Amino acid sequence: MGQRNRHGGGPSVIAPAPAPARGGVDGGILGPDAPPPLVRVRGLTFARGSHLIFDGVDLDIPRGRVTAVMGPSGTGKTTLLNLITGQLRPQSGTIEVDGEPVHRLTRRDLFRLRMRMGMLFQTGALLTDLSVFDNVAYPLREHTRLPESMIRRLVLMKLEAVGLRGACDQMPATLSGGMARRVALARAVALDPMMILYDEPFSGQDPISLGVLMSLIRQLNDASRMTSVVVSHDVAETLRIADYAYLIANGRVMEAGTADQVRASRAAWPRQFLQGLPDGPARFHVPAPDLAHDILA
Ligand SMILES: Nc1ncnc2c1ncn2[C@@H]1O[C@H](COP(=O)(O)OP(=O)(O)OP(=O)(O)O)[C@@H](O)[C@H]1O
Repeated sequence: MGQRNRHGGGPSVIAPAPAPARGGVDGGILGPDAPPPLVRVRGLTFARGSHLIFDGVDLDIPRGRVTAVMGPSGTGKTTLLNLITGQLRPQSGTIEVDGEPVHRLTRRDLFRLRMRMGMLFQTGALLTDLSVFDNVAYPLREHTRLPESMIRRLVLMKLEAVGLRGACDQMPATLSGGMARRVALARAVALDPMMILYDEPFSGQDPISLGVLMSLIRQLNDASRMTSVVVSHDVAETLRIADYAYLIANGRVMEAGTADQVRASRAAWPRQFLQGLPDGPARFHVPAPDLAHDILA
């Protein structure tokens, strides 16, 4: 696909085709003896109008592990999460979650599957009229018929896990940004999901809050044997807690493998992205005629 600009009319800073990614095709980043992945994406193509966002992407999310999905802004990371949860449907290709073809499920089956996925978005999106306790209790009250005494125990356990049992009576407006995100995390795991999808969980956090969130994501994943997908720009932090990582750009997987393999990648585009270099395969200068030609014209 080379130099084509996939962002329909945007600046042509798209990289030339790099070396093929290590994973993402026919079995993806997992070895042949590994258990089937929880999420298996094959040949995913998705466009918005003339803007091709995914161009035949293959990708596996291993069970019980933390997988990072990283890439430049606007590359389609949030779109990928929306495709995995069935909020968007691909133009072609398949997306299976726990063996179920998300893109072909009925509304009812999709709803049932989504109940097994927790989501944490950048904003946290707490319900401002409800206390911390009631925010975490909300999915339990909406989606289960558990007695209130059981709900109370579960909520307090989830809040304890994120260190905020002592804040259960506070209202969201009284919380710091980091605390609000931890409450949202407790709410996201209230129904003990098989998988949790994090969209930019660290954005706007101070270093302490970021460190707390990082270790919570790892701890919750390991303690509950969940599967976690972390979409983030925070490369170093995210790679530190991830078992596996994908770098996506230009409609496809640029690099994939264990976090260590991705970190050690020698390919030009991953190196530029991971090291935050201003120039490289993704060019700083939008292609233009020679400067002297323009100035003297
Ligand atoms: N509802 C929409 N309608 C049209 N285009 C959209 C819509 N939502 C997203 N896009 C476009 O799709 C592309 C991918 O968006 P997406 O939000 O998935 O990227 P991202 O990698 O998550 O970006 P960021 O890192 O900035 O959050 C972007 O070019 C965006 O402008």
